[in-house]
Amino acid sequence: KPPAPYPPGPKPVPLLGNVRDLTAKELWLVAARWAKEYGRITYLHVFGQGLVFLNTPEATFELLEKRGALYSDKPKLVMAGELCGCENMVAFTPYGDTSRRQRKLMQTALGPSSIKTYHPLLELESRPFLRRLLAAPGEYQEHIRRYAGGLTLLVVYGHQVKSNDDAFLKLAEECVSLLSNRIASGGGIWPVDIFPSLKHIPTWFPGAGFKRNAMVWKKKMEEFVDKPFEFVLEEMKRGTARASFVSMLMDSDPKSKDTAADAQHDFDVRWTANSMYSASIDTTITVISHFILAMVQHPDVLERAQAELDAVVGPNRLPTCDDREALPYCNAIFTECLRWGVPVPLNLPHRLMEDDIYEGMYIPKGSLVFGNIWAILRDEKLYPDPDAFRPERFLDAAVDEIAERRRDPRTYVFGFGRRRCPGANLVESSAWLLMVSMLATLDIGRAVDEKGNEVDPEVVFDNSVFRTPNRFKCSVRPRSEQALKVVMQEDSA
Ligand code: HEM
Repeated sequence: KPPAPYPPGPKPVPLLGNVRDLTAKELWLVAARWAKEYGRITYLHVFGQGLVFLNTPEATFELLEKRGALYSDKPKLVMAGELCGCENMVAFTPYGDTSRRQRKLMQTALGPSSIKTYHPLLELESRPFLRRLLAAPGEYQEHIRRYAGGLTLLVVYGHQVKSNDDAFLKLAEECVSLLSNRIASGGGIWPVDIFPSLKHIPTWFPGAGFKRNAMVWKKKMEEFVDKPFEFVLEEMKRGTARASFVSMLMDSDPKSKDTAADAQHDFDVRWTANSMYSASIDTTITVISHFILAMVQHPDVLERAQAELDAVVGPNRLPTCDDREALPYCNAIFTECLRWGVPVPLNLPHRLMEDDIYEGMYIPKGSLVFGNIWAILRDEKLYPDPDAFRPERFLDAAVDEIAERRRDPRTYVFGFGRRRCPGANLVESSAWLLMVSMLATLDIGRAVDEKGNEVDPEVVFDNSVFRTPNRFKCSVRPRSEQALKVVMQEDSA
């Protein structure tokens, strides 16, 4: 008998639980309806597995942050983790020594002071991105993918991508696609995760296709983890390695390579580096796609931002990270893109490590706990007219620091507590810079059909974890002759 009532939620059926209440796509829309009906917390179960949705800032702070020691574990996914070999990726590691070591390494590389050292690299990548976008605007998602991938390879491994045929870029793209579209599609839950004994069936057995696939995918994922890492070690031996996350951390103790501690360090750096790559691609594509969509739908916002950039930056150069303070309206657009876009609407699940009681309600050990970021960022009390894209809402200062933290979408969009996204500072510079570089030089608007009529973008979301709009039609042109000149300048390419 539970020690207190479970939190409220839709009524389960015997044995199956709430399996019929869940949807494979846009589950956040359903979860937002539950939030309206049941309040700050919703509880469901599927075959006895508890699922908890935290629907208010207070509930997420209390459980995922204040009680972080209990709420920072990750579900053990047999298919993605054990069979496909992803168990050491940061987002999958159980809470404990390994995850603490991994996060410490990332804090060193991605903390606010380190990010400043990457600014020149970011600035170097903006111009080639703009050129590729102008050459083929319809393929904007591929250009963002290439930008985010190239940037991460540079920052993490010191490897500069020179063409789309780059071997590391291709390997990384293949593996990130494998991870998001096959291994972790549908939230990464496979029948073998619900019935772990299925992992023992022989590979030749009918229905064991998942095991045969897993063997192939695991090999590919291992290649993805090892190859770029070995490349940096080789470059370091030759004395030609560029400064990067891996070279910096592998250089710190080059002597005693055979000790257990060094082997551990090597392992941690190898997997952490790879996790940073995997985690940065879909998220960046999502945020920048929302920005483009917002500009297509709101020409008045684009115009106002361009006027601000003209006054501060002028027509003869691209904006840099140093311009940020002087661009309040552009900054408000960026903040509103994070809020309106909600890139990861239900966060990534945390696993509760012990039974817990929250405001008189019982949450059983092992429950998967979702921060309902979507419901929070669409809450009309926090953000009046929440579906509208309105950067102005962030122009006035909030009444005090607590209110500021509560309304800043960054408090939610990067997740919570001890698993909060370690890439948040990098995104703050890289995605911001890409956005203002586009605003400064491009006119982004509705596409025109064969008859010369403007067409509205068709907005479809069909991913289960990220809220990435499917590719939509838009038009991207240089703002002026001078803007084109700035984009085509050779020196920084
Ligand atoms: C706009 C872009 C991004 C968004 C919205 C985003 C959002 C998130 C969210 C919601 C989580 C889950 C946090 C939780 O479980 O509470 C996460 C985890 C993570 N993110 Fe990001 N992220 C972005 C970009 C990046 C980048 C650029 C990197 C690396 C350079 C990165 C690295 C990671 C890693 C390694 C984790 C796993 C952390 C852990 O489980 O301990 N992310 N991110």
